Amino acid sequence: MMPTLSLPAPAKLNLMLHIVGRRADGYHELQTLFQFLDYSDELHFIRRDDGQIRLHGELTGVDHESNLIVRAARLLQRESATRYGADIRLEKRLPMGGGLGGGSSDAATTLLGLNRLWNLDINPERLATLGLSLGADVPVFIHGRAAFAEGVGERLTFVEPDEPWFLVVVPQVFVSTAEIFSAPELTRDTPPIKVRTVLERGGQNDCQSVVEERYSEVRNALILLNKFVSARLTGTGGCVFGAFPNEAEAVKVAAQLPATLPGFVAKGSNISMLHRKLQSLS
Ligand SMILES: C[C@](O)(CO)[C@H](O)COP(=O)(O)OP(=O)(O)OC[C@H]1O[C@@H](n2ccc(N)nc2=O)[C@H](O)[C@@H]1O
Ligand SMILES: Nc1ncnc2c1ncn2[C@@H]1O[C@H](COP(=O)(O)OP(=O)(O)OP(=O)(O)O)[C@@H](O)[C@H]1O
Repeated sequence: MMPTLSLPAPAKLNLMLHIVGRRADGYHELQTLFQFLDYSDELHFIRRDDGQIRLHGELTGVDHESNLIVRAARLLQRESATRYGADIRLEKRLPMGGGLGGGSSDAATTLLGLNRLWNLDINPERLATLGLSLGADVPVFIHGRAAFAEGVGERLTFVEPDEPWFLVVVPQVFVSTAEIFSAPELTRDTPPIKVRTVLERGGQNDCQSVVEERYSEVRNALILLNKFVSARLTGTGGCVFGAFPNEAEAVKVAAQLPATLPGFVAKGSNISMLHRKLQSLS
């Protein structure tokens, strides 16, 4: 029997997101507060001896070779020169292009999962550096701890904000991250602030006004959720969230949303589900 491993790939929220500048290569310098949700995709790995990478459970609109899971697996093969491969099955639960970081999280789970299944013993710092080439949010998922991130998301300060319950609403629209970052009207000069100030006073999402203006589905979701709780955009959207002191209150509001606006309730967590599972295995 070949060794197997099943691991979650959790969602993240950007509790705030400030754009403080733009680099020469066009990428934006951010300050953002990441927290994980206890809500995830699930990845199942079976080791192969022939070096092949096979992903089962394809995503509509993403071909096999551009799937971040396959790209992460190949990156790790090149890095390690391992002779192993893997069959990987993806159970997709996170909405794509929603600002929940699902693609980056799948990539991080693949790097950590195969590192273990292939007995590579590559350290998390190296995996985070490798992962950054796949997506800006991969490093925080590799470390698995809530963090204040700077640069393009690679400079992390681990923090422990409150862990409320969240209602996440999923407008039925695809928001392109590249489109929002190239919008002329986007604010790009928010003064940098200290992590302590963020934890004491919070912050806003600089992308929100741009996304609201361009996507009426997101604007309407914010208006609706704001009737119950202070609502905000995560990442470049289109998902919108509000925080509640307990599960029951989040569920009560969820029940009042129209059927055209799906959503889910999940607890915020400063240690990702993935890392809790990995700890329980070792
Ligand atoms: C906004 C966040 O969701 C915050 O968590 C992430 O930083 C976005 O990360 P991501 O989805 O992995 O984004 P990528 O796929 O790397 O970038 C998509 C496009 O958005 C723009 N982009 C992205 C991140 C960034 N810091 N500055 C940018 O200008 C670039 O034009 C890039 O080509
Ligand atoms: N395994 C994967 N899961 C989701 N998307 C993937 C995957 N592999 C490649 N992609 C591509 O990445 C794009 C972004 O997906 P993702 O779900 O990470 O967006 P997001 O939640 O908006 O991310 P972010 O918060 O980082 O902007 C998808 O539209 C898809 O084309």
